Amino acid sequence: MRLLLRTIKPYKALVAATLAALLLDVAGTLYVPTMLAGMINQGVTSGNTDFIIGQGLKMLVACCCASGGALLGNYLCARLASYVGRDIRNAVYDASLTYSGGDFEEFGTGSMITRTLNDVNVIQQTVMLAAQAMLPVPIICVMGTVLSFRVDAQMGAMMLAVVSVVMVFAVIAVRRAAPIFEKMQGFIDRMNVVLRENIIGVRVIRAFGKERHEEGRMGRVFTDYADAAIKVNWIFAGVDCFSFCLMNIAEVLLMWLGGNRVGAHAMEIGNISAVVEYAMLIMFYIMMAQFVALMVPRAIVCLQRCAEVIEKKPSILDGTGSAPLAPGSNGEAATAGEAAVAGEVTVTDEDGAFNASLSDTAPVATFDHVSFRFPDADEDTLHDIDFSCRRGQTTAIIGSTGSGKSTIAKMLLRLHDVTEGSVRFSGVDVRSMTQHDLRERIAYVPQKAWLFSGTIASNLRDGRADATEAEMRHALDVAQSDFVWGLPERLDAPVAQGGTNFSGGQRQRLAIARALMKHADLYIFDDSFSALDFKTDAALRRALKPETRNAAVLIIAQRINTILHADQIVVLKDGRIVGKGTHKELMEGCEVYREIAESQMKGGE
Ligand SMILES: Nc1ncnc2c1ncn2[C@@H]1O[C@H](COP(=O)(O)OP(=O)(O)OP(=O)(O)O)[C@@H](O)[C@H]1O
Repeated sequence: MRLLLRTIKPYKALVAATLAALLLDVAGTLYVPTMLAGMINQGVTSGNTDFIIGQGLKMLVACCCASGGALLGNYLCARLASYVGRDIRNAVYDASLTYSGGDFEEFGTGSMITRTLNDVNVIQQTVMLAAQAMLPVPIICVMGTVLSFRVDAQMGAMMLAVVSVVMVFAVIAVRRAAPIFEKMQGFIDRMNVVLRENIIGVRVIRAFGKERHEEGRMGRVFTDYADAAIKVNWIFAGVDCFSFCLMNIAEVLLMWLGGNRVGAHAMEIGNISAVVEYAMLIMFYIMMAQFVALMVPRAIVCLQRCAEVIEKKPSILDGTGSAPLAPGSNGEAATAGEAAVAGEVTVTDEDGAFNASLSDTAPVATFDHVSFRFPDADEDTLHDIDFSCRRGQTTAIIGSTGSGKSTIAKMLLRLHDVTEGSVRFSGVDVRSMTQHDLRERIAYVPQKAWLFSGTIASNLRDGRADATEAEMRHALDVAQSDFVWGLPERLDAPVAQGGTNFSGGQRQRLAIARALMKHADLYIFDDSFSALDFKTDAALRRALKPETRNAAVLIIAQRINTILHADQIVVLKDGRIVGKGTHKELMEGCEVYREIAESQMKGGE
């Protein structure tokens, strides 16, 4: 609830205007039966046509005011609800952007989507309906009851009794439905997870003939949700039936009592219609509020779920420092001519002041005795990792599956923080830099080349927003993406979500071109050449050399061919470095490396 109040706070004026409009609606609605009673009592019984017309006109004005109030109130409610929905959705999304990989996994992708879309929708709808249907209820109950007592105390008492029964019934129904609604939100999470898995993994499901099994899994999830929804609908239907039944009973009772009172000359005949109208109005509003009240527990659950995301403290927080800049780095155009290719280069900080002096082989990224453990793991994934990626040099990491290669890349990007030791960027601990500053200076090609829906050009501009066409062409040429020139739309060729309309190798090359758009201090290629044939792999690495000579390059690979000429090769086994050196040195002194090399050269496993 704190989240809702916090979100509504900036819209105080809108809330006040909404309340005023709804009040006008209620006042107009309640005024009509009072005038009707007067019309019958004084006009109809005495045949005073002028009075009847006068009252009729007043009733028309009251109706117009009530309708205007209702119209304006509903419009303002919808506006308020959409602002609340928008602000909570933005807050959830903004919070999720600050999360590390581990933070995100705590919720899971399916749940994050449900929270951002479905949960916020439920909150938005409930805010709108609650403002429309629940806010007027206390006003109409109090005013209606007071007016009924003013007409006739006995009639007022009977109306109060009937209204009390309806209210008690409404509270019972809401309390029974609330836990079912809570469960339903969990079922929506599960449906999201299973659906995502089925849609993304549809080819695997077909390839393994698992359609029946998956159908069963989906069926169970859908059935759970449907069962819960049916239970809630039963309650709704019961509430509906009972409330209408009560309304009719109330009308009969009030008519009966009113008739007796009129017969006993204790009350005028027009007052019967006024009290019946008040009772009907009150019960109608309670019924409407009751349906909305059934949604409130669900909305509260949704609010809690959104608040969990918004209020979660990210495990990776920004530092305040920044690492020294090298000429041509951090967004400045770095041409081969600009690059200092030999000896010492002087680096300056953002104010242009002298900062440090880095040689062309100065470490850009350093792992200083780093150990790392995933939050949910029992043991370290990386143990005592110690190496540097130097400017102007290519460092390669090789190792068996699961040895921790990608984890090293993610630690450089600060998607995870070290458990022990430190990762330094240009000599500065990455924990004391802002994440934005750090990532601005790294170009990363992930293991799974992911492209965004749009065009080839829009994807390349993700690397650098102001890239010219010539720069994009150059990056594509370096990345050996000649296939782009064979497409009818060339740079404007459409890209499907994830880049699924391109082959694995094409996707990898486009992802490499996107990374090259950025003039970075460190280029990380995480198994980014694996889908390329040997010839393209070699041509690409040759073309990359002059592009990256003012930067450090880190290549993670499974194929020896890809890393053969690296200045330094780091061999990983079970998260530990078991060898470090050039290909030649490792062939002589590192058994693990030799085994990998020999198995690939023989074409073995
Ligand atoms: N989010 C995670 N939570 C827990 N353990 C993880 C997580 N991600 C990876 N691991 C574990 O960390 C280890 C290293 O994973 P990593 O992806 O770095 O290996 P890799 O060497 O890049 O493997 P591959 O060559 O298959 O890509 C693996 O044993 C993996 O199971």
